[in-house]
Amino acid sequence: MDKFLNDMEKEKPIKFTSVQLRIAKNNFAYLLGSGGFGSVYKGIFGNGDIVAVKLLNGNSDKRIEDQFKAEVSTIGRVHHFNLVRLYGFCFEKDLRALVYEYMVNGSLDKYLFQENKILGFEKLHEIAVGTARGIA
Ligand SMILES: Nc1ncnc2c1ncn2[C@@H]1O[C@H](COP(=O)(O)OP(=O)(O)OP(=O)(O)O)[C@@H](O)[C@H]1O
Repeated sequence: MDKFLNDMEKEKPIKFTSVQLRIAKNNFAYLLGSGGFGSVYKGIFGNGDIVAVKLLNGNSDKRIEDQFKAEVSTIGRVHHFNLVRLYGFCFEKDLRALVYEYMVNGSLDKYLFQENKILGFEKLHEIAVGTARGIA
């Protein structure tokens, strides 16, 4: 794991300390949402940068470690307008976290799967093409 983290650090994502993240996230006060791997909090760094910090559940869980590696080694190295940026990570004993660009409008699935389907064909087409460009 140490070698992996050192290699990844050279690829640009920043290696944050738990202290830096606790300050940025105001001690995890603003919850944005939760997913299968943990809870996501809004944080603001001293320079004004706003981030979304995903705290990974189950520190010693192999599944979490695999998810962490997959995320850092893929979107941590890819910069594309249609892909959320992974600014960095924290991999300390008491805190495993991923630090993302903050998306002011939240998750796309909120719009895709809403009850009153207000997205028309044109917009859905635009989203499909944009997604394909992002993952191509
Ligand atoms: N970069 C971000 N900016 C703003 N809000 C975010 C960001 N990432 C996640 N969120 C919020 O946190 C919620 C949970 O995100 P998360 O990625 O953990 O869940 P998910 O999309 O269901 O993924 P998973 O497949 O890992 O369960 C999202 O629905 C969204 O509201």
